[in-house]
Amino acid sequence: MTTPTSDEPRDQRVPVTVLTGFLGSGKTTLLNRILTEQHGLRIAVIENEFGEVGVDDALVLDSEEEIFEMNNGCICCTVRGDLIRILGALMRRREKFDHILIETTGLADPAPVAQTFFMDDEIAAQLRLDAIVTLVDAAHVLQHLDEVKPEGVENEAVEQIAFADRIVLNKTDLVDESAIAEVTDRIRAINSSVQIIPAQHAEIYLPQVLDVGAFDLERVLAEDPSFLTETEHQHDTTVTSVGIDLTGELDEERLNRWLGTLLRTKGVDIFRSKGILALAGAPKQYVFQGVHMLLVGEFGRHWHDGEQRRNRLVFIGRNLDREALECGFADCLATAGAAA
Ligand SMILES: Nc1nc2c(ncn2[C@@H]2O[C@H](COP(=O)(O)OP(=O)(O)OP(=O)(O)O)[C@@H](O)[C@H]2O)c(=O)[nH]1
Repeated sequence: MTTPTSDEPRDQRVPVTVLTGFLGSGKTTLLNRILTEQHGLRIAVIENEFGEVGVDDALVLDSEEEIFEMNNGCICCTVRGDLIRILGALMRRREKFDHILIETTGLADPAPVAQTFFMDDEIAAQLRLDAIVTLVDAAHVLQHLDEVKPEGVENEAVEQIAFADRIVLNKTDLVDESAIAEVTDRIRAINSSVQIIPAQHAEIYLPQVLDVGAFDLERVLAEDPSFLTETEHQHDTTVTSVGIDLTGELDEERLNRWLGTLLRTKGVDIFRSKGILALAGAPKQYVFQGVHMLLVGEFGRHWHDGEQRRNRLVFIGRNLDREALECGFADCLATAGAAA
């Protein structure tokens, strides 16, 4: 943690951490760690999720902290006004927390989010951007760094690394030493001075990322002189999402077959998938998480008495075939099996 020297007045502004990183890199995993570990800080969280059907609210662990969701667009463009409003509302309850954490979508450019803390006088007077912390998925990042984008469209994975004050090089369990060295070299080529923290399941010593006073406006301006004045940026609109919200219970075997085949055959284009599902006969919700072809599933909380069995899932990626996804999933319903 940063400690002021005796002749330096302590900055009374509330520190803000911006948590960013490509789809599936481990942001929510780190957020859950921050919300559950004992660090003595009361943290207000602002969460922005990409995807037609929100499931992250159910993936963030219950905690005492205040959590605000912004799910009607991307934090770095359309909802920046909302961000300013939420920050304003938080400042009116300043005594309730010590730190603010903003989790961006996996497709966000962190620069416009960072700008917010310098462009708006009222916010700049009360809040201090402490650090941009970027999660990097050691197993999948190269493929996103290497993507060729259309003219004028930025590569989010590159931007997220370029603006990082700390990088959590996550998922090192999925790759060998040489791959870690290669990813580290690529990170250094984009951001030579950034501190890189290797991790598995975002297990890091939290004082390495919280209240570190690492955001350096001068460094950013040296690399990007238009940082404070740039208002236009273009997203890659070829990345879209398909959300499915369907009531009913699923036949587990058919679901496994469908999802397994889907990710095996389309996993290059399906960057991220996640869902909260109702398996026939299961007393608990089933939570699945996919990052490209890697898929993990586990049981979550119990269904409440009388709660409607409902399935919410989202796919994010390129060339998504909405109809095929909807039909394929509907065919996994236990009742679809009975009718067949
Ligand atoms: N093998 C492995 N899996 C991990 C690690 N960290 C996170 N995961 C898994 O990767 C998946 C995605 O993690 P999240 O924390 O949800 O990623 P995210 O960045 O919040 O994802 P989006 O918000 O959807 O972009 C989950 O299934 C995690 O359990 C890790 O170090 N190793």
